[in-house]
Amino acid sequence: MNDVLVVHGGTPLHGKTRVRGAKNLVSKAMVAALLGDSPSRLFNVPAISDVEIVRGLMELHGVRVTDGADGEMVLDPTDAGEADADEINVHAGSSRIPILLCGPLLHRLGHAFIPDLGGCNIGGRPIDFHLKALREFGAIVDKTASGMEITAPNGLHGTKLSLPYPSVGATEQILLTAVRAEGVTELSNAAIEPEIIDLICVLQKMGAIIKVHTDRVIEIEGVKRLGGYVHRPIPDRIEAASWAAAALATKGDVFVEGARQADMMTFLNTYLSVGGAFEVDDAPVGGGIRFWHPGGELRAVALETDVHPGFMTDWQQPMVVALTQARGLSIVHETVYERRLGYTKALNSMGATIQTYRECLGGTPCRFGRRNFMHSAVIAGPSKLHAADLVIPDLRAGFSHLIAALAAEGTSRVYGVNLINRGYEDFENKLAALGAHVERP
Ligand SMILES: CC(=O)N[C@H]1[C@@H](OP(=O)(O)OP(=O)(O)OC[C@H]2O[C@@H](n3ccc(=O)[nH]c3=O)[C@H](O)[C@@H]2O)O[C@H](CO)[C@@H](O)[C@@H]1O
Ligand SMILES: C=C(OP(=O)(O)O)C(=O)O
Repeated sequence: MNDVLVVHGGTPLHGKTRVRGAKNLVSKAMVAALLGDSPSRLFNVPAISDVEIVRGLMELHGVRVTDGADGEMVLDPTDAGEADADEINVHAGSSRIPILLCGPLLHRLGHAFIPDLGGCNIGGRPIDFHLKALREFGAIVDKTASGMEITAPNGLHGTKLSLPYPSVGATEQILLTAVRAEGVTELSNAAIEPEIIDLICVLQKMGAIIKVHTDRVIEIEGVKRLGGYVHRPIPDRIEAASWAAAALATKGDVFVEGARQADMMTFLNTYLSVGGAFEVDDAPVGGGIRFWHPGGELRAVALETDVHPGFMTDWQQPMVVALTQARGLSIVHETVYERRLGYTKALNSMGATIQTYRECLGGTPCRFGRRNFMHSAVIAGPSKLHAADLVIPDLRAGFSHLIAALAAEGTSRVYGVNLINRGYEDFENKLAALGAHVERP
């Protein structure tokens, strides 16, 4: 299948779309199923390629995965066992999820083979916190030519841990390992993103004992066995924010069914400050959030990405496209990933005026200050965007390129669009249903 989308810009997005279970929860809940001794059931699973990759990994480990109607997925780990390293390596470089298999596989099989990781190229993305924590639980990590071999000859034991930074992945690693380790684990400086809290809900349904204390402290009491779970994941707040930004940048009006206010409060504050409008429909079925451009000029803002409850880094790229349409100078300080502003060059090629800086602009000094990372941006607007040929560098930048092409005058060609399937279900049909003129050449 070709990997190019032709986008005829200039038409506001109008209508209704929907988001399903969050990519960043569903993939982890699928891994958690491997900890149970009976089947688990997930609802509202999105048809995205990251889910397919995790499904492939689970199946290679003997988990039977079956689909029901409308996104239902059952994962039966009864016959889980060894997987062939060569087969696992087919998934090398495809996602970040394999690293989270360490705890479940160590508990189940006594060892784990983890292929090289993938995920978006938006910074170095080291896994030093994961490996340090695993070693403190008692695991032995050996790097091999094609990945990592991890064993735990003396079992896994609860421990006292503190993360240097509240990493989402490392917190999940520790949760998925501690729930069946012997004794108590106390984790300080944990990430507390809504997807983490939802993973804790999944694990609690399986029989885990996890206490979330104040000040980012999580305490886990290891248990001897876990069962399956039945779970309806939290909605994808990143996809919801992406559609919201698209509505604003194209001067449109989009109702995002499934979007939930509680997970998006920080985003909604910024949306209002910029001059966007939203309306929450709390109905348990068919509810969501309507996002629209109310007319008039958008206003420049200063924003800083941060861990929860801050402005999420994955919201940054779509929002910057909307900020190219705001009057004045907006400042964006990216504090989570050191290289997440490279995509702004493509926006400049379309007529935007965005300058990137090494300095920490607009707020708190972060880990990346004075380290030569272009991690702050000043966006001067409003800019009239024009069509261009664009190459997608990563998932969220990819969706941002699409938004920019939709907001621009003329016809753009966007290369590498299949990458967007990692996190946006059926995005071409969703765009078309909102009135966008997109086609495969
Ligand atoms: C699949 C998934 O859920 N991905 C999300 C997850 O990524 P992911 O779990 O990879 O992100 P982390 O929270 O771990 O990374 C945050 C920061 O910590 C650093 N770090 C992390 C681990 C480590 O061992 N050492 C280290 O230095 C990273 O380089 C980065 O600068 O959380 C991010 C932050 O909300 C989101 O952008 C991603 O969409
Ligand atoms: C950075 C992201 O994902 P991943 O961690 O899977 O690369 C993202 O979803 O924007």
